Amino acid sequence: MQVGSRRAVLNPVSGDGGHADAVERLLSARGFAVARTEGPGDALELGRAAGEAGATEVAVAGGDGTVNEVVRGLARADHLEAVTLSVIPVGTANLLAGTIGVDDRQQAIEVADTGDVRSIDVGFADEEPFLVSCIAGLPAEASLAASSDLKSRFGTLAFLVTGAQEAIEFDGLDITIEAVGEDGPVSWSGSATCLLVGNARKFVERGGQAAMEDGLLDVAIVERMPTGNLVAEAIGHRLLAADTEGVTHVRATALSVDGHGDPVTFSRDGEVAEHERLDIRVRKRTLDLRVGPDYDPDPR
Ligand SMILES: Nc1ncnc2c1ncn2[C@@H]1O[C@H](COP(=O)(O)OP(=O)(O)OP(=O)(O)O)[C@@H](O)[C@H]1O
Repeated sequence: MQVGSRRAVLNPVSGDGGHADAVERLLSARGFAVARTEGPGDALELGRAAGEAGATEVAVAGGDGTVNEVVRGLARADHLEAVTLSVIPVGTANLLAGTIGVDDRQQAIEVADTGDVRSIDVGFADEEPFLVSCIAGLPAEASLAASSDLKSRFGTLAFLVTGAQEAIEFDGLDITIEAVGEDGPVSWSGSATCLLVGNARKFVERGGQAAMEDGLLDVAIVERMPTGNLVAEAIGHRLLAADTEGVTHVRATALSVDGHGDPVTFSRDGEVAEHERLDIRVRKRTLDLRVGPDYDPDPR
């Protein structure tokens, strides 16, 4: 271990806060130089600075939003492929950490220090990286609508609550999708309730962790449906079956999404932005990530 090439980015207000001093102490004891964020965008700059300084290891103590910022910063410094990343889950939902078998803070510190390193795929939406998922449509609108107060009180449940509320007003995405599927090209055109593109997470079959080292994105396109439909409920519970009517499922290396001139709201690991057209692709085994003992390299 090279002390000095280990850096940590700590968001002191992720989740319910209160973790900062303890986590900083534990990371410092393992040779990480810890920097705290002071507001939105700081984690991106700290990630970029770590990349530009040539850090070999970067630990992120935060939620998915903080991880996303750090990964974007590392990408901007062109350092994604040269770093080993680890995650200390102190956020609200911690989807990435939960997906790679990192469950609690104490264990996460051990994993950040000496955990197994796997080289995982990284998704890119235009040039912006994502690790967990890039979604459009109802869930993205819902995450926009979930107030931070609601989110801090109910966590991911806020998604379900606001998702149900949004369903009343959401009138579908008019989109065309061209995907480079594992078995050939796939085209889809029509009105969709949502588009779910998973890298670390899959949305069909049993849900849960997707294969993160196969160079494929797990794409589910859900046709627009009347509100109150059971499928809408299933999306909320991430329980889509592979053969659910109205759901197109494809594993793809790339896809383009065209909103025919209308802006489409996308959520990249929780970071929300509008695009009239978006190109999504995956770069196989691009980022070294420390994973927990339950991480499954091939969950299919
Ligand atoms: N010192 C700070 N004060 C206020 N906000 C901050 C500070 N540092 C970072 N932020 C912002 O805090 C927000 C929430 O961060 P994060 O995603 O880590 O936590 P979370 O929302 O609790 O967890 P999750 O995304 O896993 O649900 C981010 O948008 C980030 O920009």
